[in-house]
Amino acid sequence: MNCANGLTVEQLGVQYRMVKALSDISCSICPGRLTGIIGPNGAGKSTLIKAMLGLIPSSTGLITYDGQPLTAQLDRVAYVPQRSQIDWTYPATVWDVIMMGRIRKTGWFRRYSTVSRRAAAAALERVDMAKYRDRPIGQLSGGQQQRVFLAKAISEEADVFCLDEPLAGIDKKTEAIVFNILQELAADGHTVLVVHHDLGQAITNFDDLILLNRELIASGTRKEVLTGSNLQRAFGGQVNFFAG
Ligand SMILES: Nc1ncnc2c1ncn2[C@@H]1O[C@H](COP(=O)(O)OP(=O)(O)OP(=O)(O)O)[C@@H](O)[C@H]1O
Repeated sequence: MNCANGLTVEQLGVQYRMVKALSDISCSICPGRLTGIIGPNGAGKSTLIKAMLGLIPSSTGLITYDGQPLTAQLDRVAYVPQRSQIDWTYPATVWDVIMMGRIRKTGWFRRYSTVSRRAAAAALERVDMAKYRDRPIGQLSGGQQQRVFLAKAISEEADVFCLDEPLAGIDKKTEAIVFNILQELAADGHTVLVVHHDLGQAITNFDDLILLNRELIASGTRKEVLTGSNLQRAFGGQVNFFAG
């Protein structure tokens, strides 16, 4: 798949000290589409997102967005890391977290503008978490915490959204809310890339998929990628997946 103004990954390779995590990954992620990264445990899904954003060094490759290197325009990207990478004991309220999403627009050590407060409040409303705004984040359920970080990403008013397993360990109601918002963001023309861990019915929410197992197995529309032979190559053995 090719798209003129989207994200393009060309021949990306990542090597941790002893582990070759990714080699020769080339794919495109198009605006206006909800794109999932799938693959078995240890396939390099998180590594792909982190390397794209320059959070870890890559040994080869070039990542561009809208024709320019992505790392030169990270102010256009909102990133939500895996929940295990967030310190949930940090003494911050829901509102504090959402307002952190406005720092790029406001600047450090400056007062938040009315525009910033409105954007943050709207983001919180959008994930249906307004009534929890003064609650410490450590006192929320897993699904509520994910919604807060999604709201923080929305408040950043980015063009590109990269979320690492935002649906891990959340209930069906929250999953529906989160997918709804991700689909709206895509429909608004944003580029939305999500690491996703299971092949159940929720996979049908994605328009496009990138299937990895340290190398690229397939990328394209959901139907193109979710074939028995692609999944066999990625996961090995017999794989149950939702083909709908
Ligand atoms: N900081 C690191 N140092 C060394 N090896 C690492 C590091 N981070 C990841 N790895 C290794 O790189 C490989 C890919 O890891 P990664 O976390 O990207 O996979 P993943 O597909 O996101 O896995 P999961 O589904 O289990 O979250 C794994 O073998 C992992 O052990």
